[in-house]
Amino acid sequence: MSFAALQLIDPLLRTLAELGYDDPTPVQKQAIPAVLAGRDLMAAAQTGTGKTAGFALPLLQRLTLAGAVGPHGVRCLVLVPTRELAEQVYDSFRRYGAALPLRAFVAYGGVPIEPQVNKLRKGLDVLVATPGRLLDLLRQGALTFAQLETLVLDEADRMLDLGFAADLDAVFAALPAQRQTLLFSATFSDTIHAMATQLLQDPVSVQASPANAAAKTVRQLVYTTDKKAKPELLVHLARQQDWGQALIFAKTKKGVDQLVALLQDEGFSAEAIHGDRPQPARLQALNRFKARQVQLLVATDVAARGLDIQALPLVVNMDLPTVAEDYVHRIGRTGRAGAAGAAISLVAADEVELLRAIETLIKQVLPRVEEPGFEANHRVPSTGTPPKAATVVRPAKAARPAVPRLAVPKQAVPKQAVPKLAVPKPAAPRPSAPRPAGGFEQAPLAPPKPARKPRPAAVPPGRTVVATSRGAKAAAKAPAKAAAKGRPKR
Ligand SMILES: Nc1ncnc2c1ncn2[C@@H]1O[C@H](COP(=O)(O)OP(=O)(O)OP(=O)(O)O)[C@@H](O)[C@H]1O
Repeated sequence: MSFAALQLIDPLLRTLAELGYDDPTPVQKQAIPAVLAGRDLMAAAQTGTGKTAGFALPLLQRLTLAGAVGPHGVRCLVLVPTRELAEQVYDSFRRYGAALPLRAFVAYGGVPIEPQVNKLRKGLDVLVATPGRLLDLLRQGALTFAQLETLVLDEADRMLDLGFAADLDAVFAALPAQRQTLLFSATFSDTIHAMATQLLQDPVSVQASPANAAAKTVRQLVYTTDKKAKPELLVHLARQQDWGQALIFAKTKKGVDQLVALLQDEGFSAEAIHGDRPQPARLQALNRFKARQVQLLVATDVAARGLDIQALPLVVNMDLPTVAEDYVHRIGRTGRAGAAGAAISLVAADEVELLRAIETLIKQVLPRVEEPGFEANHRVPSTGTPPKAATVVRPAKAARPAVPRLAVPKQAVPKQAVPKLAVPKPAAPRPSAPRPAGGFEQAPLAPPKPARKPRPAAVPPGRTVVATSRGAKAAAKAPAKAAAKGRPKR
């Protein structure tokens, strides 16, 4: 089935052709007709399968074909849990709607509110927002929902996890009862099912792949080790397996900062994303990573949802997430749009229950392996019978190969950003559609800065270093350098 067969209008078809989208994905095939028909929708599909276009394309078409917006009005509201995802979803609307005369904008916290208030004066066809800032704008009288036609909740369960429930309720209370409501996610918790029952009217249910399933394109592997050995094991694997770019998740903001300090000290180009970093710095780190000017991006779960980093070959879980669903979203940053990806989790004995919860959710026992020299003294208890396909039969210690057991798909990283690693050529970027004058507003994205040499690590003064031996020594040197540089703490 083609996009034309889904009854999309010519400007959208032309843009899709320019973007190189030949055929709709399964979730798009099911969602687009339902959204065009004005139905409410609850859609579950694996990470990286094109859910954004599944709602953006038909909504752009509906907004173009009927209606107009008045001052302070918003016709379509898209709520997302994080600021980075807000930017990305807005960018998708801009790209898909490049040939359409619609007004769109994005609003989130951590940046001045005034420009957002100004943007809302003339009204918007599409507003992508995070719940907290949206509520601030609403309370200031910067916008009205009298003209609202459609509400989209992207990654709604994450918004509830982040404690936005009260904000969401306040937003829902301000919306017209007569509207279209769409709910999209790769995972659906019980709470979200309950919320859907209240919010959706006679919804179409789209299940393009099993809910809560990890993307099939991602090969997964667990390295069992001791907690204190994790930082050193990570550095060892990055070198030995010659990682290209990797997105590394750690549980806490402090853990993220410590790991970045260690990696930078070890000569890697690494940056951090977490909730305590100023928003412009967060966006800049992400944009530099997307532009392949940074090799390793270390993040809390703020980066787990929705982020689309082209051809990212590897996700690493330094710590397992406490919410099992987040594992599915984290590893879904790789293996997107049919590409191959790999996910490595470093697991210590005290994480066995988290591992069990993840394996129960994804209905899969993850293959395990131990790296010579990093074997766990505190054994990680078994969580079940490993599946047949798992290549975890360990050869005798002396005979163990030094090569990785999980092939990480190769990907390009610019030479100057990664002094110590092999550097293949950068892949060609995906074409983007032209943006005619009078079309969508430009996103307030900071332009990516040129690559620079890895700088000395910045570490909060007085921090505890978890690393051992070489890593610990390196990290222990960091506070003095950080103080000298005067970089913000987090
Ligand atoms: N029909 C298509 N043909 C080719 N590429 C597509 C198509 N639809 C979407 N894509 C691309 O696939 C990638 C993943 O899309 P998207 O970010 O919407 O996935 P998602 O399902 O929302 O993922 P997540 O659950 O992680 O949020 C994007 O890079 C997008 O440009």
